[in-house]
Amino acid sequence: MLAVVPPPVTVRVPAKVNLHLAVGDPRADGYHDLVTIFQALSLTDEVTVATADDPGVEVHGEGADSVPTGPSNLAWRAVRVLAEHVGRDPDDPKVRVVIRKSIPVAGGMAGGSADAAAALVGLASLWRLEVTRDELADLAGKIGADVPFALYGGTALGTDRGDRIVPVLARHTYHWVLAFDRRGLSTPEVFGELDRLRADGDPPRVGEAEAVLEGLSSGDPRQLALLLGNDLQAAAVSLRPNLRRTLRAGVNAGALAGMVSGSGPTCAFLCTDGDSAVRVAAELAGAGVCRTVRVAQGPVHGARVVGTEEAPRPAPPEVHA
Ligand SMILES: C[C@](O)(CO)[C@H](O)COP(=O)(O)OP(=O)(O)OC[C@H]1O[C@@H](n2ccc(N)nc2=O)[C@H](O)[C@@H]1O
Ligand SMILES: Nc1ncnc2c1ncn2[C@@H]1O[C@H](COP(=O)(O)OP(=O)(O)OP(=O)(O)O)[C@@H](O)[C@H]1O
Repeated sequence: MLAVVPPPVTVRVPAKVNLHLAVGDPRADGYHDLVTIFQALSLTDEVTVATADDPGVEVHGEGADSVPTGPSNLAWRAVRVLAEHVGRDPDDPKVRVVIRKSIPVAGGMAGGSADAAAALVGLASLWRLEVTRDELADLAGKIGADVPFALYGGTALGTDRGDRIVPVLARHTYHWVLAFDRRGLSTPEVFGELDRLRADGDPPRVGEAEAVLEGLSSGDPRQLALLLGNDLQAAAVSLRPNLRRTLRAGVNAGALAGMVSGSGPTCAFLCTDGDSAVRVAAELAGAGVCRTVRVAQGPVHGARVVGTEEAPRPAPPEVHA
């Protein structure tokens, strides 16, 4: 009898921005304790997993040339971790992974982590596994600190390495403009630069996460804008001084506030509403301070199967600088 090959599964997964990112001292394991508030944005990658005799990874779209297709690809690491967990051979998982990227590579928006989370959700469906999202989140934390959040999406508090996730209620939709830089930044280098800045002086630290949580519950973007903060911003700007100009240009264009997203170099600008975001995006693109400008909304849900039949969605609006 012929074995039935299950159809490929496609998962859509969001980028993140950190509304609040408080970084503690370096730990013995090379990580830093974090208190962070994530928000998932409507800038998404799509990852398709399929049963195949020629296993491997293909990458298309935004920054595809700089994404490894070998064992260091984070989606492939997810395949291996899940295969091992369910007793399949991680060296021969008989899976092909196709990644269509819109999230900037090494941009501080957790694009690689998103692809790993998508691969976990896609394979759980392809292999018809009885696993809960919390079980997947435990596996996700083994792949990288940002991977668990991409499973949940929404708005959430992250503690420990940023991988312990508690959802936060945020019903209001926020409108963002994202400015992609010409080159990426390495996350460990940015954490290292913060340690160096702190050894030399005392760069300002963000306040308490509670104020941001209250700001979120108000639903007023003007109030939230006053509370956004990122301890890694000083380090990212120190490594990439041109970001100062980008941040200034976004605020001059009418954004309520601008910040470096995570470890950078992408800058995220919070706007009053959707119309304002489109105006800010157009003006920022004209200022010539960055490579590409996009608008996005948040929060959106985490990694989700979009099925096998659905036609490809048009990419979110893009304005070339
Ligand atoms: C900056 C953030 O994007 C904020 O959400 C994350 O903290 C980064 O998470 P990530 O890229 O998934 O990080 P991982 O791939 O797990 O770790 C890469 C490197 O970043 C540094 N790292 C990451 C997370 C953390 N809490 N402390 C760290 O010091 C470490 O040098 C680590 O070796
Ligand atoms: N699927 C993937 N997509 C993008 N980068 C990947 C992927 N797999 C591995 N990488 C490698 O990981 C590095 C970091 O990529 P990523 O796009 O996740 O950075 P990031 O958004 O700054 O991450 P974070 O915000 O989680 O710190 C890249 O330079 C790339 O070499």
